[in-house]
Amino acid sequence: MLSVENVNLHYGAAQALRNVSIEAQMGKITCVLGRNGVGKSSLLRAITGQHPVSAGSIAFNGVTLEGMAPYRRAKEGIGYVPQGREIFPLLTVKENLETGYAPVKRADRSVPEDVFNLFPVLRSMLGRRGGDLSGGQQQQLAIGRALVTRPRILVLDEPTEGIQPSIIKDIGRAIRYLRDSTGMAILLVEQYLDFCRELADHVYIMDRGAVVHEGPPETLDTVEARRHLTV
Ligand SMILES: Nc1ncnc2c1ncn2[C@@H]1O[C@H](COP(=O)(O)OP(=O)(O)OP(=O)(O)O)[C@@H](O)[C@H]1O
Repeated sequence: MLSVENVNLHYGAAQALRNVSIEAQMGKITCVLGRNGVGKSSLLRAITGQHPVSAGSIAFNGVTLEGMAPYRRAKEGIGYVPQGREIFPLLTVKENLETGYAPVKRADRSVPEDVFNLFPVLRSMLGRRGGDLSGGQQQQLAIGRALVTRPRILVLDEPTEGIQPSIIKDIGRAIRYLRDSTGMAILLVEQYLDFCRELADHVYIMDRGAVVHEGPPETLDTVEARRHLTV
């Protein structure tokens, strides 16, 4: 399991995370909900090593992550699907997928069949440039690229942002399949309440850099939870 304990994160003098503690269990979907700017992406940057923490600890299956370079965390099994996808527009779909080979052993350097089973459009577009894909297809490519790294936890930053409903459904189905078939942990940050409610096994709500609510998805209907989610 991933365990984040009492983490603080600063950008210069501005504090983006305040004493944040969350857990993401293996074989479960954990969702962190919150409005724009509450610190969701900062939390994922702390977990993946994109930004250093100023206090607290982060461990994955007993291995301490804080202070470890991002590529080493990828080797430890942290797969990251960043906000905005960050695919390479001038590389082909195949080449984008192959950028995920870096942290894996030579023998494992292939695209898992699951990627094409979950997102068949990627197979049919292997020779196309990433930049020619629609936003939804790029999101599928970004998830596929993370799966190429053979993650034991998949960390996704707002995978539904700007995506059409039919592809949101495909992505939800893929996330559920990955949880059930591989037993990996899934950590998802989102603003889209219904998506989380349908998928999550456990939910956290963040507000102004702190966790303000925690519980099973059924608890999202409480007045307390709604107060932190409505704009
Ligand atoms: N590189 C940065 N330098 C300075 N401040 C930043 C930086 N990145 C984020 N922040 C600030 O930190 C706070 C948390 O931002 P963060 O991106 O983590 O929020 P978020 O919940 O992911 O929001 P969004 O949904 O818009 O991505 C915000 O006030 C933001 O302005």
